Amino acid sequence: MAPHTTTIHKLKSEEQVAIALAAHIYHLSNKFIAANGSFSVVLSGGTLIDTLRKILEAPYFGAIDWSKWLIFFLDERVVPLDHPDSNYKLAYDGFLSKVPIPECNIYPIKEKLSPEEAADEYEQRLKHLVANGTLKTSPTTGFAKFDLMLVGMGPEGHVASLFCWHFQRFEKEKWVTFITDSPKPPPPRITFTFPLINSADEIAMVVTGEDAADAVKVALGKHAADYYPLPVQKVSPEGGLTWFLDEEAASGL
Ligand SMILES: O=C1O[C@H](COP(=O)(O)O)[C@@H](O)[C@H](O)[C@H]1O
Repeated sequence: MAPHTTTIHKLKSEEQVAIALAAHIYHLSNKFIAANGSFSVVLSGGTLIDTLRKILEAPYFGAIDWSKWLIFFLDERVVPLDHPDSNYKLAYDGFLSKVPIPECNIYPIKEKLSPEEAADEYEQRLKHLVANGTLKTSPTTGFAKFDLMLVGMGPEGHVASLFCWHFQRFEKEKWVTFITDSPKPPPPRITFTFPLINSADEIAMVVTGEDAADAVKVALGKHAADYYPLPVQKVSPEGGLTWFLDEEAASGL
């Protein structure tokens, strides 16, 4: 497998990150829809959702073929979908309710399941979508191959719900796993695993704010290899990895 290409955009402000991210997503939406007839997008929760706001504006909003978008969730808190902690609710309120993506193209977790059941159910649904041709497969790994994952990062370097000192980050077989003791509340969550994340065509790492500066320095700084690997350091997609950093997040580089 050819190594991925990494691009780092260091931007002046969070506003500039939002503008650059919208242009990037628009470009990839056109590219993947032209190539495959659809655009599979995986959303993180957290601050990412607000940073998507520029894609809701001209020139992008009216120019995107939203009917071809498929939406998945990189990680999810095991709470009802209308709960304030739900990543689906965050994404719905801040983004999905404002764009004409058909409801049947949006894949939230199933409610009223245990974390383990919810992870298994989501994994089975992804496998079904691969089997019926809705999602591509990585010829290298056999895992689903999403077109674009939009990945945020916690200040201590976690991505999705894959945390330092938690074994889920080492999972090799499962596509989706669960955690019942997330150090960041709420404790019960499901999460994509690294083999699934890294089978993606494109990953955009969207990181803003000074809280993130230390972990960004570990991930991208010149002494990166000297540090114990943070979860974020395992992000390595088959295609392109593009970092969007504001001045504060990049201040340690
Ligand atoms: O708990 C979570 O945290 C991360 C990072 O969130 P942020 O607010 O620091 O941007 C997020 O990417 C993940 O989806 C979420 O469940």
